[in-house]
Amino acid sequence: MDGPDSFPALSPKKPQQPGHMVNKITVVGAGNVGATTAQRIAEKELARTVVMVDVAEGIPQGKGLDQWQSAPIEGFDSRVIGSNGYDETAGSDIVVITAGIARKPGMSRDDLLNTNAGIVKQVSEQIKATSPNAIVIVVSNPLDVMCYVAKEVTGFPRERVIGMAGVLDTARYRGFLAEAMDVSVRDIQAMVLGGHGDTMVPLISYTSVSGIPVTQLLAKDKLDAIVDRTRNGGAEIVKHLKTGSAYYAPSAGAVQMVEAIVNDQRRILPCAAWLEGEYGMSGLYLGVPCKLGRGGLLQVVEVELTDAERAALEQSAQAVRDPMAAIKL
Ligand SMILES: NC(=O)c1ccc[n+]([C@@H]2O[C@H](COP(=O)([O-])OP(=O)(O)OC[C@H]3O[C@@H](n4cnc5c(N)ncnc54)[C@H](O)[C@@H]3O)[C@@H](O)[C@H]2O)c1
Ligand SMILES: O=C(O)C[C@H](O)C(=O)O
Repeated sequence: MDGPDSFPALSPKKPQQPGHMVNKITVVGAGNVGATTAQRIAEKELARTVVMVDVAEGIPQGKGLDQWQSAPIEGFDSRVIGSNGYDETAGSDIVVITAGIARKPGMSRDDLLNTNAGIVKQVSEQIKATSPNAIVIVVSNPLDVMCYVAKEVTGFPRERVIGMAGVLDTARYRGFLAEAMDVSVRDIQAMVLGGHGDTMVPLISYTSVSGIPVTQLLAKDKLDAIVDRTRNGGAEIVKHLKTGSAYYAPSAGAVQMVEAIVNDQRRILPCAAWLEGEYGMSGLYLGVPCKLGRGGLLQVVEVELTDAERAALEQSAQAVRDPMAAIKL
C-alpha cells in the first residue's frame, strides 16, 4: 500500500552495540581532540556518563549539551556533560587527557613542552584527588614526556598511565600502504614503535598484507617514502590546517584504547608505556606493543628487532630522554 501508513515505525538508527560500559569516563580538554573523543565514546556507549572538562568557560557545557542532543538521533544512551571543574568527574573509571596547546606550522611537538607540562601537571593533580583509581590515557604533546608528567604527578602505577600515539602513527602508516597497493586498510597489519616524533620507528619487518610480507608487494623506494611520510604525518596535517593539528584520527586512536580496556579485549596495540627493562630500557615512556584490557596495561610485549630497528628505537628513546630531562615538576 502506498502513502505514509506504509512507512515502517521509526527506530533507533543503530542497534545496541554488544559490549560493556563503565560508569564514568572523563575527557579533559574539550577542544578538537577532546570533544571528538567524547563524542566517539558516547556513540560507542562505552560509559554511562561521559564528562568533558575544560578551563574555557561554557565550552565543555555547550559541547556536552550539543553532543547529548545527538543521542536521540544516533541512538545512544551515554549521557554527555561538560564542566569547568572536577566535582562531576569524581570516581571516573578512565580519564583521557587532551588538555594543552597544539603546534602550528614550523613548530615541533617539543616546542609545546613547558606550556603543556604545566597544564598536564595541574590536570593530573586534579585526577589524583578526584579519581584515584582511574586509568589515565594521555594524548597531550609532546606525548611521551606528558605521560611521564602524568605518571609522576598522579603516582599511579604504569598499568594505569598509558599514552596514545602509536595507534595513530600506525593508522597513518597502514592508510598510506593501503593506498599505495590499492588494498583494504583492514588487510594491513603493522606496528609503529618509538617516541611520537620524527624518530618514530615503523617496523617494516612486521608489516604484512593478509600475512604476506609487505616487501614482496611494494618496491623499496615506495616503502621508504611511506615510512618517511608516516614520520611526518602529524606535520603534514598541521601544514594543511595552519591553526591546530589532527583530531579525527587521534580521537579514533584514543577511543580504540578506551574500548580495548572497557571491553577487556586484550588487544595488542602500540602505546606509550613506562619501560621497566623491556627492550633493554628503563625509566622512560616509549611506544611499544602493549596488551590492553581491564586494568589498563596488562603486558608490554617484547618482539625481536633487526639491528637497524633496535638502533632506531634507541635513537628514538634518546629523543624522548632529552626533553624529559629538561622539565622540572
Ligand atoms: N598523541 C597524539 O597523537 C596527539 C594527536 C593530536 C593532538 N595531540 C595533542 O593533544 C593536545 C590537544 O589538541 P587539540 O587539537 O584538542 O587542541 P585544542 O586547542 O583544540 O584543545 C585543547 C583544549 O585544552 C584546553 N585546556 C588548556 N588548559 C587546560 C587545563 N588546564 N585544563 C583543562 N583544559 C585545558 C583548552 O581550553 C582547549 O579547549 C595538543 O597538545 C596536541 O598536540 C596529540
Ligand atoms: O602533529 C601534531 O602536533 C599532533 C599529533 O601529534 C599528530 O601526530 O597529529
